[in-house]
Amino acid sequence: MRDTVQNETRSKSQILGGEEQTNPGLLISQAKRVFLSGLLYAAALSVCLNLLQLTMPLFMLQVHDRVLNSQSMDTLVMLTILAIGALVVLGVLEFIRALSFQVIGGALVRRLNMPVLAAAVQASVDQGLARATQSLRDIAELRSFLTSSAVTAPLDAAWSPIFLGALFILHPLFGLIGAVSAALLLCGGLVTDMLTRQLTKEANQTNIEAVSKIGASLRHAEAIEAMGMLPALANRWRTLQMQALSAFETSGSRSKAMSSITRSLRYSIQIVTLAAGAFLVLEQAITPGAMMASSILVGRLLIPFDSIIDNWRQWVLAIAGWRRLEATLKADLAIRQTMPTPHSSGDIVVDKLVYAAPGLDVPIIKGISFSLSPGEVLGVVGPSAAGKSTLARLLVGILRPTSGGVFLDGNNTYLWERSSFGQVVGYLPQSVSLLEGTIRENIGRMAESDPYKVLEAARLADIHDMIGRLQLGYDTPVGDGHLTLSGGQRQRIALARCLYNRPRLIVLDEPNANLDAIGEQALIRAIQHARGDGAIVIIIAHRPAIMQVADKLLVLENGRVTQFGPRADVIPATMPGEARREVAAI
Ligand SMILES: Nc1ncnc2c1ncn2[C@@H]1O[C@H](COP(=O)(O)OP(=O)(O)OP(=O)(O)O)[C@@H](O)[C@H]1O
Repeated sequence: MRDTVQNETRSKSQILGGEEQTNPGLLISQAKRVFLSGLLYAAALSVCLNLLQLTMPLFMLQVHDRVLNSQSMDTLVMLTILAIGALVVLGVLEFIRALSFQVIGGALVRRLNMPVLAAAVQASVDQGLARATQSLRDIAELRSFLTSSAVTAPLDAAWSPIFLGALFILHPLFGLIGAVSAALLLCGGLVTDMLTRQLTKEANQTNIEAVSKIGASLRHAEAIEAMGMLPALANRWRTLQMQALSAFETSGSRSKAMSSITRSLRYSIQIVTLAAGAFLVLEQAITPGAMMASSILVGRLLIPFDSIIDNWRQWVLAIAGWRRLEATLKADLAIRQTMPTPHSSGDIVVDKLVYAAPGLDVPIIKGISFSLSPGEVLGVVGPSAAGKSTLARLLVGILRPTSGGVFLDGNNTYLWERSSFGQVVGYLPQSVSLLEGTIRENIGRMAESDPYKVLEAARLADIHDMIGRLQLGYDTPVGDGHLTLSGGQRQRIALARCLYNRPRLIVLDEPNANLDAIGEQALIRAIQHARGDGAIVIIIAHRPAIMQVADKLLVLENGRVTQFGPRADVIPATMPGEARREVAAI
């Protein structure tokens, strides 16, 4: 049953493993459960940790008030052993708490890595690279947040009443000093936040924009160098940087001023506590031990309030990052089948295919239907912006059809589980992109490849000899950072990658754009071989020479098929516009 994509049940990508790992809803709720159970566990540990923090003040109190008065060495030894024991337990529990979040962070990242990567690839196809890289950054930041002290800070802050209570027990004046001090530090944090938040946000945003704009431009370094665009580029960079820098400087100086004030305030609080303690001792309201203990207790009470705003900001950023990840996972995952589709050769049927880019009302592809049988070669021609590359992307299931669909041997190419689809399909995109790796890895599609199949694909693309002449042969590194190969050589390696494992459906988008006459002849031989092998080959090309190998031609104009049929019939037919000139040249 060939139904439209909208009517298909949402399903999941198999590369991600079992059901619980592939259903985004399930995955997200599992991740939340893992985090919340970790938080509960840490909260339980925090009770013990904060109670154990009372060791020092209690020890002080006992040594001053009991040991010094009684002069009992036994009591001193006992107290010392007990205090050291409690502090060792404290250290162990702190380590366990920190480790538990590290384990949770690792587990979450391991579980989310593949689904997020798959979703990021999908997001990159639909919405550009920025969204995809943001998702990968978010997952790295989530992990670093989970291993930071900010994650447990609210748990410690929640137990600060323990210290406040202890201060009140020692003397109500200490309790009052503690409460007022905590409130003052909290106000200081809020004021700092008010003075710097907007500026820091703007500065960060401007900085991210500047880096991504200039970073994207740097990919075209050759054009920049050749056409002397560096000064203009530097000017843009400077302007963007200046905006970010001035905002950073203002917010930086404000927060430094506030942190100096807060530091002085903290020291003053310690002095006030000691002074109040001394006063109470003179008044014989408390013992000297209580004075020492109160000073330690006030210091401990204020620790969470000191960095409360910083920690709160980190929580806000982590929650925002998590929400973005959730949106990416929900939007982009779970749209493929999980069951690998067994390979079998059959017709390709394009059925009332319509595609409108996200956010656009006017479709780029406007109801295309045609079919091809194994062993047929189709040439797609048409003027620029007719929708040829968009059609190619729809054929190989990169883009989601708005309605209608593409079916290979009855299976929807968009919903097809990707790993098994990759074994049936070869695609050469218009802009050739080799991945970071060696020639062997690229031809073998970056997996553990069969060396015989790599050789076979290289021979079919007629590049085996060329590779043999390279110093490192098949181990030559390629990718965006390497300029070892010419445009034509790169295109032919990409062709070999496309032909790897003898795919049943081959889609070539401008495969001869960078080829010389010899390269073009090799390409024609490769296409003929694939046809002889029973593959369906679809070629999109402006240069007409390659079309001599086509059995059928399809003329695309403004997203519609204006001609489709055997090459011999289509060429002499009357065709309007630019397409006539292109086909007439064949
Ligand atoms: N994601 C998108 N969002 C908006 N418009 C798009 C998108 N993708 C393609 N288009 C538009 O669709 C039209 C067809 O583009 P396409 O790349 O398919 O044309 P083409 O026939 O391959 O052109 P050429 O022969 O110049 O490569 C163009 O006007 C293009 O701007």
